[in-house]
Amino acid sequence: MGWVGAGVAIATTAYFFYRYPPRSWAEPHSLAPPEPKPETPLAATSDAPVQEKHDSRGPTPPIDSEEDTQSTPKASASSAPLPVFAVPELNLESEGSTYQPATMPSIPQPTNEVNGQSSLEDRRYEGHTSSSKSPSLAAPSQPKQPAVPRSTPASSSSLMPPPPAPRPTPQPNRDPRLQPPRLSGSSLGPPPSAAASQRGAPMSGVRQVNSTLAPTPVSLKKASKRVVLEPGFSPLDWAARAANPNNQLRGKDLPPGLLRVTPSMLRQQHGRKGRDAWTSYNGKVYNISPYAPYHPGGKGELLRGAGKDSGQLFMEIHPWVNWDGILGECLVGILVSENDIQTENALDAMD
Ligand code: HEM
Repeated sequence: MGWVGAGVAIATTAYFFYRYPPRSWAEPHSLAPPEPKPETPLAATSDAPVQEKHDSRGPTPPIDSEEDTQSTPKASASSAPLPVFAVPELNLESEGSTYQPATMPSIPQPTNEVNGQSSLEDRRYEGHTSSSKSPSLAAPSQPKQPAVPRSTPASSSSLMPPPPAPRPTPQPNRDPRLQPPRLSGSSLGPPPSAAASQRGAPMSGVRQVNSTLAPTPVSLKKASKRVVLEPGFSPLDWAARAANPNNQLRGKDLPPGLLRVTPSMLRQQHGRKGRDAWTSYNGKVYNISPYAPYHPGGKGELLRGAGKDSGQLFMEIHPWVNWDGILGECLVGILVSENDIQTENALDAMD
């Protein structure tokens, strides 16, 4: 009977406390689920959703601990850059897949970021102003979404820069690197072009070489005018013949000493009909017939000046040739005017 009475008394007291519980008991009962919130306003709001989210998933306790440790600095200094960097890395690891950031980053992340930030800011503001009871109950369900987007945007932002950065850098680097070898190859091209220029064909690619080679073809043209001399008529043979005074290079049947030759007399020595060819140069008259077979430019070229002055032709073709040195022994006389001859004849008649 005593045990029955004690049980009835306990049941009565229990029913009394259940029916009329003290006010202090009622608060903890409603706050029991969100225990961490009453500690701090901002940190508790941000941490609470993450914990609940992972708790709902339930499989990864270590990740929750890491997020909590990192999320606390991030929540404390949300504007500071350091917490932002820490959060993205952990979230990527927590998600455990690199495919999500690569595919999801651009579109869903910015939307989540805005939503998450706004929701978090609103909740924080509520936490500061309003009491911890009602906001704490509403917060847990919503913060789960913002917590994930925050981590993903930060991670995506950190991941996004790398892809664009490598894209521009490799392209310009690769292009210039590939171009120099091409230029070097093109630079290797000139040798063949130079060979082509040596062949004499004017190429548009090698203008400088052509310009430099331009004079050479002119000289070749002059050389082309050179004739093949008969054996025994080389310049050395002429020098040997000119050195012998007995050869009478001035001409046969001429009086000793220099003659006074008028232009009319000169014209009569044209080199045809058995007559020697005379020409004048710098006021002196030369018999060029003995030199004709020795002339490198040919007999015909030399006789172009027969019976007249050859100074202009000579200077146009080979001004460097020593005329007197070659035809010194062929000197006939000096060129005088017709009036001078008439006065001399008149003076001779007076005598
Ligand atoms: C009407 C007068 C003359 C004409 C048209 C004439 C024309 C030529 C021509 C076309 C050549 C070949 C061109 C060349 O080798 O580059 C030549 C070469 C030559 N002529 Fe004449 N010539 C004339 C008078 C003379 C006279 C009077 C002499 C001697 C005093 C002379 C001595 C030479 C010599 C030495 C060469 C060789 C030049 C060389 O190898 O560079 N020429 N001449």
